[in-house]
Amino acid sequence: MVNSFVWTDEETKYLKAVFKWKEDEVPPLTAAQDERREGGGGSVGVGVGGGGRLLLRHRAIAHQEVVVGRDNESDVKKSPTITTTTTTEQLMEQPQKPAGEFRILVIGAKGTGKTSILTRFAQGTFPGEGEPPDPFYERGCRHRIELDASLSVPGPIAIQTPAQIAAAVGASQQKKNDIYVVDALEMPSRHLPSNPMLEQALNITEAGVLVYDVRDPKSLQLCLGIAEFVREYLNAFNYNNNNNDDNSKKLKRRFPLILVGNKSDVDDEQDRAVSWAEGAKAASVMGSASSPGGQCPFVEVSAKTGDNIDVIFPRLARDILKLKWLSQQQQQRTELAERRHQQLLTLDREQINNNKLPGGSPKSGSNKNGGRKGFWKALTTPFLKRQQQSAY
Ligand SMILES: Nc1nc2c(ncn2[C@@H]2O[C@H](COP(=O)(O)OP(=O)(O)OP(=O)(O)O)[C@@H](O)[C@H]2O)c(=O)[nH]1
Repeated sequence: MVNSFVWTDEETKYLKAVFKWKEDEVPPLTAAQDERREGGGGSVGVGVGGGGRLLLRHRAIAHQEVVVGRDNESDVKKSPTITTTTTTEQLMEQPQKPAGEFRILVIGAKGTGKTSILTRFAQGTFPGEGEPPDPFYERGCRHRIELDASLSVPGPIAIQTPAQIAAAVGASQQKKNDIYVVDALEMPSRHLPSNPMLEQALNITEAGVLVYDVRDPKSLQLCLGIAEFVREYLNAFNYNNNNNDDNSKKLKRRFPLILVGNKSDVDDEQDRAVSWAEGAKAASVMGSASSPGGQCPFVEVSAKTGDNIDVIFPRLARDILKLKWLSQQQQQRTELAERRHQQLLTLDREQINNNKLPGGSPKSGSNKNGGRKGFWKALTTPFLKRQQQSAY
Protein backbone atom coordinates (compact mmCIF):
# COMPACT_ATOMS: atom_id res chain seq x y z
CA MET A 1 0.00 0.00 0.00
CA VAL A 2 1.38 3.42 -0.89
CA ASN A 3 0.28 6.61 0.81
CA SER A 4 1.50 10.10 0.20
CA PHE A 5 1.09 13.27 2.20
CA VAL A 6 2.22 16.86 2.00
CA TRP A 7 3.94 18.50 4.93
CA THR A 8 2.24 21.40 6.66
CA ASP A 9 3.80 24.88 6.48
CA GLU A 10 5.13 24.53 9.99
CA GLU A 11 6.69 21.17 9.28
CA THR A 12 8.23 22.49 6.06
CA LYS A 13 9.70 25.41 8.01
CA TYR A 14 11.10 22.99 10.53
CA LEU A 15 12.61 20.82 7.85
CA LYS A 16 14.12 23.81 6.10
CA ALA A 17 15.66 24.92 9.36
CA VAL A 18 17.28 21.52 9.66
CA PHE A 19 18.60 21.78 6.11
CA LYS A 20 19.89 25.26 6.72
CA TRP A 21 22.03 23.99 9.53
CA LYS A 22 23.52 21.33 7.32
CA GLU A 23 26.94 22.40 6.16
CA ASP A 24 28.95 19.25 5.83
CA GLU A 25 27.81 15.91 4.56
CA VAL A 26 27.30 13.36 7.26
CA PRO A 27 29.44 10.27 6.59
CA PRO A 28 27.55 7.22 5.34
CA LEU A 29 26.28 4.86 8.01
CA THR A 30 28.23 1.84 9.10
CA ALA A 31 26.44 -1.51 8.85
CA ALA A 32 26.36 -1.77 12.64
CA GLN A 33 24.73 1.62 13.02
CA ASP A 34 22.12 0.78 10.41
CA GLU A 35 21.29 -2.51 12.09
CA ARG A 36 21.02 -0.87 15.54
CA ARG A 37 18.61 1.66 14.16
CA GLU A 38 16.41 -0.89 12.45
CA GLY A 39 16.15 -2.82 15.68
CA GLY A 40 15.66 0.33 17.75
CA GLY A 41 11.93 0.08 17.30
CA GLY A 42 11.20 3.17 19.32
CA SER A 43 12.87 5.83 17.32
CA VAL A 44 12.22 8.20 14.55
CA GLY A 45 14.86 10.53 13.30
CA VAL A 46 16.04 12.80 10.59
CA GLY A 47 19.41 12.36 9.00
CA VAL A 48 21.13 13.38 5.83
CA GLY A 49 23.02 10.56 4.24
CA GLY A 50 25.79 10.71 1.68
CA GLY A 51 25.08 12.16 -1.74
CA GLY A 52 22.54 14.66 -0.47
CA ARG A 53 19.88 12.03 0.12
CA LEU A 54 17.59 12.69 3.03
CA LEU A 55 16.30 9.76 4.98
CA LEU A 56 13.41 10.03 7.37
CA ARG A 57 12.36 6.99 9.32
CA HIS A 58 9.05 6.99 11.13
CA ARG A 59 9.24 3.52 12.59
CA ALA A 60 7.79 4.08 16.01
CA ILE A 61 5.25 6.73 15.16
CA ALA A 62 3.27 5.12 12.39
CA HIS A 63 5.27 2.04 11.60
CA GLN A 64 6.01 3.55 8.21
CA GLU A 65 9.23 4.06 6.43
CA VAL A 66 9.46 7.41 4.75
CA VAL A 67 12.09 8.06 2.14
CA VAL A 68 12.55 11.41 0.52
CA GLY A 69 14.86 11.64 -2.45
CA ARG A 70 16.75 14.93 -2.62
CA ASP A 71 19.14 15.34 -5.50
CA ASN A 72 19.49 19.08 -5.31
CA GLU A 73 18.54 21.98 -3.07
CA SER A 74 15.64 23.14 -5.29
CA ASP A 75 13.77 19.91 -4.55
CA VAL A 76 13.52 20.96 -0.93
CA LYS A 77 12.20 24.39 -1.70
CA LYS A 78 9.34 22.87 -3.70
CA SER A 79 6.46 21.40 -1.75
CA PRO A 80 8.08 18.33 -0.21
CA THR A 81 5.79 15.44 -1.01
CA ILE A 82 6.75 12.33 0.85
CA THR A 83 5.93 8.84 -0.24
CA THR A 84 5.41 6.31 2.48
CA THR A 85 5.05 2.56 2.30
CA THR A 86 3.12 0.58 4.88
CA THR A 87 2.81 -3.19 4.89
CA THR A 88 -0.39 -4.94 6.01
CA GLU A 89 1.53 -6.48 8.89
CA GLN A 90 2.68 -3.05 10.00
CA LEU A 91 -0.87 -1.70 9.77
CA MET A 92 -2.07 -4.55 12.01
CA GLU A 93 0.29 -3.42 14.72
CA GLN A 94 -0.52 0.29 14.47
CA PRO A 95 0.39 1.79 17.83
CA GLN A 96 -1.82 4.04 19.87
CA LYS A 97 -2.37 7.42 18.22
CA PRO A 98 -0.22 10.07 19.95
CA ALA A 99 -2.12 12.59 22.05
CA GLY A 100 0.27 15.36 21.05
CA GLU A 101 3.72 16.38 19.96
CA PHE A 102 6.45 18.50 21.55
CA ARG A 103 9.19 20.31 19.66
CA ILE A 104 12.22 20.56 21.88
CA LEU A 105 15.55 22.25 21.22
CA VAL A 106 18.70 20.56 22.53
CA ILE A 107 21.48 23.02 22.94
CA GLY A 108 24.91 23.24 24.56
CA ALA A 109 28.65 23.61 24.04
CA LYS A 110 30.61 21.32 21.73
CA GLY A 111 31.18 17.82 23.04
CA THR A 112 28.82 18.07 26.01
CA GLY A 113 27.03 14.94 24.81
CA LYS A 114 23.91 16.25 23.05
CA THR A 115 23.91 13.58 20.36
CA SER A 116 24.76 10.90 22.91
CA ILE A 117 21.79 11.97 25.05
CA LEU A 118 19.46 11.80 22.05
CA THR A 119 20.83 8.41 21.01
CA ARG A 120 20.36 7.07 24.53
CA PHE A 121 16.85 8.58 24.73
CA ALA A 122 15.63 7.32 21.34
CA GLN A 123 17.58 4.12 20.95
CA GLY A 124 18.73 3.22 24.44
CA THR A 125 22.37 2.86 23.42
CA PHE A 126 25.68 4.67 23.83
CA PRO A 127 28.13 4.47 20.92
CA GLY A 128 31.12 4.21 23.24
CA GLU A 129 33.32 6.77 24.94
CA GLY A 130 35.42 8.74 22.48
CA GLU A 131 33.66 7.13 19.50
CA PRO A 132 31.93 9.33 16.91
CA PRO A 133 28.20 9.68 17.58
CA ASP A 134 25.62 8.02 15.41
CA PRO A 135 25.02 10.58 12.60
CA PHE A 136 21.38 9.48 12.52
CA TYR A 137 20.77 11.40 15.74
CA GLU A 138 23.05 14.35 15.10
CA ARG A 139 20.32 16.75 14.12
CA GLY A 140 17.66 15.40 16.36
CA CYS A 141 15.25 12.55 16.82
CA ARG A 142 11.59 11.73 17.18
CA HIS A 143 10.63 9.40 19.94
CA ARG A 144 7.49 8.40 21.80
CA ILE A 145 7.06 8.99 25.49
CA GLU A 146 4.34 8.06 27.92
CA LEU A 147 2.96 10.84 29.99
CA ASP A 148 0.22 11.34 32.52
CA ALA A 149 -0.99 14.73 31.34
CA SER A 150 -2.79 15.40 34.63
CA LEU A 151 0.59 15.58 36.37
CA SER A 152 1.42 18.68 34.36
CA VAL A 153 -1.31 20.81 35.82
CA PRO A 154 -0.85 21.12 39.57
CA GLY A 155 2.18 22.28 41.48
CA PRO A 156 5.13 24.48 40.65
CA ILE A 157 8.17 23.12 38.90
CA ALA A 158 10.96 22.45 41.33
CA ILE A 159 14.59 21.52 41.12
CA GLN A 160 14.83 17.75 40.85
CA THR A 161 16.62 16.00 43.66
CA PRO A 162 17.23 12.28 43.20
CA ALA A 163 14.41 11.55 45.70
CA GLN A 164 11.97 13.77 43.81
CA ILE A 165 12.87 12.10 40.54
CA ALA A 166 12.30 8.64 42.02
CA ALA A 167 8.93 9.75 43.44
CA ALA A 168 7.83 11.21 40.08
CA VAL A 169 8.85 8.09 38.18
CA GLY A 170 7.08 5.87 40.72
CA ALA A 171 3.88 7.94 40.52
CA SER A 172 3.83 7.92 36.73
CA GLN A 173 4.33 4.14 36.62
CA GLN A 174 1.14 3.58 38.60
CA LYS A 175 -1.05 5.63 36.26
CA LYS A 176 -2.37 4.94 32.80
CA ASN A 177 -0.45 7.30 30.58
CA ASP A 178 -1.00 8.92 27.20
CA ILE A 179 1.45 8.62 24.35
CA TYR A 180 3.14 11.77 23.09
CA VAL A 181 5.85 12.31 20.50
CA VAL A 182 8.99 14.22 21.34
CA ASP A 183 10.48 15.91 18.31
CA ALA A 184 13.94 16.90 19.50
CA LEU A 185 16.12 19.16 17.39
CA GLU A 186 19.82 19.43 18.17
CA MET A 187 21.36 22.82 17.59
CA PRO A 188 24.85 22.31 16.17
CA SER A 189 27.31 23.96 18.54
CA ARG A 190 29.03 25.78 15.67
CA HIS A 191 25.85 27.86 15.25
CA LEU A 192 25.75 28.91 18.88
CA PRO A 193 27.53 32.23 18.36
CA SER A 194 24.97 33.13 15.69
CA ASN A 195 22.03 34.97 17.20
CA PRO A 196 19.84 34.67 14.09
CA MET A 197 20.31 30.89 14.13
CA LEU A 198 19.40 30.72 17.79
CA GLU A 199 16.38 32.94 17.22
CA GLN A 200 15.26 30.75 14.35
CA ALA A 201 15.65 27.68 16.54
CA LEU A 202 13.61 29.29 19.33
CA ASN A 203 10.90 30.24 16.86
CA ILE A 204 10.31 26.70 15.71
CA THR A 205 10.49 24.95 19.08
CA GLU A 206 8.50 25.05 22.32
CA ALA A 207 11.08 24.28 25.01
CA GLY A 208 14.82 23.79 25.44
CA VAL A 209 17.30 21.36 27.00
CA LEU A 210 20.49 23.18 28.04
CA VAL A 211 23.30 20.64 28.23
CA TYR A 212 26.63 21.11 30.01
CA ASP A 213 29.47 18.71 30.78
CA VAL A 214 30.13 18.22 34.51
CA ARG A 215 33.85 18.18 33.66
CA ASP A 216 33.72 21.61 32.03
CA PRO A 217 32.64 24.72 33.98
CA LYS A 218 32.78 26.81 30.80
CA SER A 219 30.01 24.73 29.28
CA LEU A 220 27.84 25.62 32.30
CA GLN A 221 28.65 29.31 31.82
CA LEU A 222 27.53 28.98 28.23
CA CYS A 223 24.19 27.55 29.37
CA LEU A 224 23.73 30.56 31.64
CA GLY A 225 24.41 32.83 28.66
CA ILE A 226 21.92 30.97 26.49
CA ALA A 227 19.23 31.16 29.18
CA GLU A 228 19.83 34.91 29.38
CA PHE A 229 19.52 35.18 25.61
CA VAL A 230 16.29 33.18 25.62
CA ARG A 231 14.88 35.43 28.31
CA GLU A 232 15.74 38.57 26.43
CA TYR A 233 14.69 37.30 23.04
CA LEU A 234 11.31 36.10 24.21
CA ASN A 235 10.93 39.04 26.60
CA ALA A 236 9.98 36.55 29.19
CA PHE A 237 11.23 38.48 32.20
CA ASN A 238 8.64 39.59 34.71
CA TYR A 239 6.65 36.44 34.03
CA ASN A 240 5.34 36.53 37.57
CA ASN A 241 4.86 40.26 37.54
CA ASN A 242 1.23 41.23 37.13
CA ASN A 243 1.93 44.95 36.96
CA ASN A 244 1.00 46.57 33.71
CA ASP A 245 4.45 47.99 33.24
CA ASP A 246 6.37 48.01 29.98
CA ASN A 247 8.16 44.73 30.60
CA SER A 248 5.06 42.64 31.20
CA LYS A 249 3.47 44.15 28.09
CA LYS A 250 6.44 42.96 26.08
CA LEU A 251 5.94 39.34 27.14
CA LYS A 252 5.52 37.32 23.97
CA ARG A 253 5.90 33.66 24.74
CA ARG A 254 7.15 31.41 27.50
CA PHE A 255 9.82 28.86 26.74
CA PRO A 256 10.41 26.20 29.41
CA LEU A 257 14.02 25.20 29.94
CA ILE A 258 15.71 22.34 31.73
CA LEU A 259 19.36 22.41 32.75
CA VAL A 260 21.10 19.08 32.22
CA GLY A 261 24.55 18.22 33.59
CA ASN A 262 25.77 15.32 31.44
CA LYS A 263 28.54 12.76 32.14
CA SER A 264 27.61 12.25 35.78
CA ASP A 265 29.33 8.87 35.51
CA VAL A 266 32.82 10.40 35.57
CA ASP A 267 35.13 10.02 38.53
CA ASP A 268 34.13 12.63 41.10
CA GLU A 269 37.65 13.03 42.48
CA GLN A 270 39.57 13.16 39.24
CA ASP A 271 37.31 14.44 36.47
CA ARG A 272 34.35 16.31 37.88
CA ALA A 273 34.72 20.09 37.82
CA VAL A 274 31.12 21.15 38.46
CA SER A 275 29.36 19.84 41.57
CA TRP A 276 25.66 18.98 41.74
CA ALA A 277 25.14 21.99 44.01
CA GLU A 278 26.77 24.34 41.48
CA GLY A 279 24.49 22.99 38.76
CA ALA A 280 21.43 23.44 40.96
CA LYS A 281 22.51 27.00 41.80
CA ALA A 282 22.91 27.85 38.12
CA ALA A 283 19.41 26.47 37.47
CA SER A 284 17.98 28.67 40.20
CA VAL A 285 19.64 31.70 38.59
CA MET A 286 18.03 30.78 35.28
CA GLY A 287 14.81 30.13 37.16
CA SER A 288 12.91 33.27 36.50
CA ALA A 289 13.68 33.02 32.78
CA SER A 290 10.57 31.50 31.40
CA SER A 291 9.55 28.22 32.92
CA PRO A 292 6.05 28.01 34.36
CA GLY A 293 6.29 28.37 38.11
CA GLY A 294 9.41 30.50 37.72
CA GLN A 295 11.92 27.72 38.37
CA CYS A 296 14.21 25.99 35.95
CA PRO A 297 14.39 22.24 36.63
CA PHE A 298 17.84 20.71 36.92
CA VAL A 299 19.04 17.16 36.58
CA GLU A 300 22.38 15.39 36.26
CA VAL A 301 22.41 12.59 33.70
CA SER A 302 24.76 10.17 31.99
CA ALA A 303 24.28 9.24 28.36
CA LYS A 304 26.88 6.55 28.98
CA THR A 305 24.99 4.69 31.72
CA GLY A 306 21.52 5.99 30.86
CA ASP A 307 21.06 7.54 34.33
CA ASN A 308 18.13 10.00 34.41
CA ILE A 309 17.98 10.34 30.61
CA ASP A 310 14.29 9.41 30.75
CA VAL A 311 13.60 12.31 33.09
CA ILE A 312 14.56 15.11 30.66
CA PHE A 313 11.89 15.08 27.97
CA PRO A 314 8.82 14.09 30.03
CA ARG A 315 9.75 16.90 32.41
CA LEU A 316 9.74 19.51 29.64
CA ALA A 317 6.68 17.96 28.02
CA ARG A 318 4.77 18.46 31.26
CA ASP A 319 5.91 22.10 31.38
CA ILE A 320 4.67 22.66 27.84
CA LEU A 321 1.32 21.05 28.67
CA LYS A 322 1.07 23.18 31.77
CA LEU A 323 1.63 26.36 29.76
CA LYS A 324 -0.98 25.28 27.22
CA TRP A 325 -3.42 24.54 30.02
CA LEU A 326 -2.80 27.93 31.65
CA SER A 327 -3.28 29.76 28.37
CA GLN A 328 -6.52 27.84 27.69
CA GLN A 329 -7.81 28.78 31.13
CA GLN A 330 -6.97 32.41 30.48
CA GLN A 331 -8.72 32.32 27.12
CA GLN A 332 -11.83 30.70 28.62
CA ARG A 333 -11.96 33.33 31.36
CA THR A 334 -11.71 36.14 28.82
CA GLU A 335 -14.42 34.60 26.63
CA LEU A 336 -16.73 34.12 29.62
CA ALA A 337 -16.28 37.72 30.76
CA GLU A 338 -16.93 38.95 27.21
CA ARG A 339 -20.10 36.81 26.92
CA ARG A 340 -21.43 38.11 30.25
CA HIS A 341 -20.69 41.66 29.21
CA GLN A 342 -22.62 41.18 25.98
CA GLN A 343 -25.55 39.60 27.85
CA LEU A 344 -25.70 42.56 30.19
CA LEU A 345 -25.61 45.06 27.38
CA THR A 346 -28.47 43.22 25.68
CA LEU A 347 -30.43 43.24 28.93
CA ASP A 348 -29.83 46.96 29.39
CA ARG A 349 -30.95 47.62 25.83
CA GLU A 350 -34.13 45.60 26.37
CA GLN A 351 -34.88 47.59 29.50
CA ILE A 352 -34.48 50.85 27.62
CA ASN A 353 -36.75 49.59 24.88
CA ASN A 354 -39.36 48.53 27.42
CA ASN A 355 -38.99 51.87 29.07
CA LYS A 356 -38.05 50.19 32.35
CA LEU A 357 -34.91 51.54 33.86
CA PRO A 358 -32.90 49.41 36.23
CA GLY A 359 -33.42 50.10 39.91
CA GLY A 360 -36.46 52.37 39.62
CA SER A 361 -39.79 53.23 38.05
CA PRO A 362 -39.87 54.13 34.37
CA LYS A 363 -38.52 57.58 33.68
CA SER A 364 -39.00 58.49 37.34
CA GLY A 365 -36.03 60.80 37.30
CA SER A 366 -35.84 60.14 41.01
CA ASN A 367 -32.56 59.42 42.62
CA LYS A 368 -33.88 57.42 45.56
CA ASN A 369 -34.44 54.06 43.93
CA GLY A 370 -31.96 54.52 41.17
CA GLY A 371 -34.04 56.04 38.40
CA ARG A 372 -32.30 57.63 35.42
CA LYS A 373 -29.23 58.41 37.44
CA GLY A 374 -29.14 54.82 38.69
CA PHE A 375 -29.49 53.58 35.14
CA TRP A 376 -26.56 55.61 33.83
CA LYS A 377 -24.52 54.69 36.86
CA ALA A 378 -25.21 51.02 36.20
CA LEU A 379 -24.31 51.42 32.56
CA THR A 380 -21.06 53.22 33.19
CA THR A 381 -19.85 51.07 36.10
CA PRO A 382 -17.43 48.45 34.80
CA PHE A 383 -19.02 45.05 34.46
CA LEU A 384 -16.83 43.23 36.98
CA LYS A 385 -17.34 45.95 39.60
CA ARG A 386 -21.07 45.69 39.16
CA GLN A 387 -20.86 41.97 39.68
CA GLN A 388 -18.88 42.44 42.88
CA GLN A 389 -21.41 44.99 44.15
CA SER A 390 -24.32 42.71 43.45
CA ALA A 391 -22.61 39.88 45.33
CA TYR A 392 -22.99 41.72 48.63
N1 LIG B 1 31.85 9.58 30.13
C1 LIG B 1 30.88 10.02 29.32
N2 LIG B 1 31.17 10.45 28.08
C2 LIG B 1 30.16 10.90 27.31
C3 LIG B 1 28.84 10.96 27.77
N3 LIG B 1 28.06 11.49 26.79
C4 LIG B 1 28.86 11.73 25.77
N4 LIG B 1 30.12 11.39 26.06
C5 LIG B 1 31.30 11.51 25.19
O1 LIG B 1 31.44 12.90 24.89
C6 LIG B 1 31.89 13.05 23.55
C7 LIG B 1 30.97 14.01 22.82
O2 LIG B 1 29.68 13.42 22.70
P1 LIG B 1 28.63 13.92 21.59
O3 LIG B 1 27.38 13.21 21.86
O4 LIG B 1 29.22 13.83 20.25
O5 LIG B 1 28.54 15.44 22.01
P2 LIG B 1 27.81 16.62 21.21
O6 LIG B 1 27.41 17.62 22.23
O7 LIG B 1 26.72 16.08 20.35
O8 LIG B 1 29.01 17.16 20.33
P3 LIG B 1 28.93 18.23 19.12
O9 LIG B 1 27.85 17.75 18.20
O10 LIG B 1 30.29 18.15 18.53
O11 LIG B 1 28.65 19.54 19.72
C8 LIG B 1 31.91 11.65 22.93
O12 LIG B 1 33.24 11.21 22.96
C9 LIG B 1 31.07 10.82 23.86
O13 LIG B 1 31.51 9.49 23.90
C10 LIG B 1 28.56 10.50 29.10
O14 LIG B 1 27.45 10.51 29.62
N5 LIG B 1 29.63 10.06 29.83
